Amino acid sequence: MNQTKEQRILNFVLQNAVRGDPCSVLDAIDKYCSEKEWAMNVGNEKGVILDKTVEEVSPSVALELGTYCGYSGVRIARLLKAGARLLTVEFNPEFAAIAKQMFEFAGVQDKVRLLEGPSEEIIPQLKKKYEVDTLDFVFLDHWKDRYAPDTILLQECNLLRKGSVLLADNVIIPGTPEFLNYVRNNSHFQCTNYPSHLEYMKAADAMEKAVFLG
Ligand SMILES: CNc1ncnc2c1ncn2[C@@H]1O[C@H](/C=C/CNC(=O)c2cc(-c3ccc(F)cc3)cc(O)c2O)[C@@H](O)[C@H]1O
Ligand SMILES: [Mg+2]
Repeated sequence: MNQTKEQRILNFVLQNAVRGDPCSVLDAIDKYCSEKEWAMNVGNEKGVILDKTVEEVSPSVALELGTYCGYSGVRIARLLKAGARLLTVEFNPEFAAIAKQMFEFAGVQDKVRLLEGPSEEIIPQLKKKYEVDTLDFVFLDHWKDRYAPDTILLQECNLLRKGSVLLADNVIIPGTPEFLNYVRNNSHFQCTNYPSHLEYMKAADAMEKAVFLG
C-alpha cells in the first residue's frame, strides 16, 4: 500500500530526529518539507512568531484547531511551563495517528491531549468533558472558513476570558477574510498583524493576533 505524504514526513522524523528532543523533530520536518515535499506546517519563520506569542502568554491551558502532523503542537508544547497543557483538535483519523506518534517521539505527549473530532463538536464539550474553565491561548490553523464561526462558538461557550489570546495562521494565503473582518471590526478584540511568508516558500503570508477584551 503506498505511503501518504504525512507518513513519509513521520518516517523522516523517526529516522533523522532525536527521540525526546522536540527541536530536532521540528528541524527534521522543516528539512523534509523544504527539500522534499511541501506540507502545510506553520514552518520555522511563522513558527518564531508562534513561539514568541506562546512565551508572552505563558498559557496554562492552550487550544489548537487543526493538528495535522503535529508540527505546531510540538512547537507549542515544548514551550509550556510545568503543569500547563495543550488541547489539539483534529478530525482526520490518519493525521491524528501521525500526530500522536510525533508527540510521543518528541517527548511532549504528557503535555498534549489530542482530541479527535470536528472543532464544532469538540469546542462545546471543552468545559464539561475536558474540564476546561477558560482558554489562555488559541492557535487557529484548520479550515480557513472555520476560523470565524469557531471564534464565535468559543465566545458562546464562555471559553474566552479578558486577555485570552487568539493567533491565526494564513490570514493572507490561503486567506481568512471573514475572520479578519470579524475580529478587526469587533470592539471586543484588539488585533495585531504579523507579516511573514508562507511556510517553505517566498510568497507573503501573515499571522493575526486577536486579544479578547472581555
Ligand atoms: C472544521 N473543523 C475541523 N475540526 C478538526 N480538524 C479540522 C477541522 N478543519 C480542518 N481540520 C484539520 O486541520 C488541518 C487543516 C488545515 C487547513 N490548512 C490549510 O488549508 C493551509 C493551506 C496552506 C496553503 C497555502 C498555499 C497553497 F498554495 C496551498 C496551501 C497553508 C497553510 O499553512 C494551511 O494551514 C487538517 O489536518 C484537517 O484535517
Ligand atoms: Mg497554516
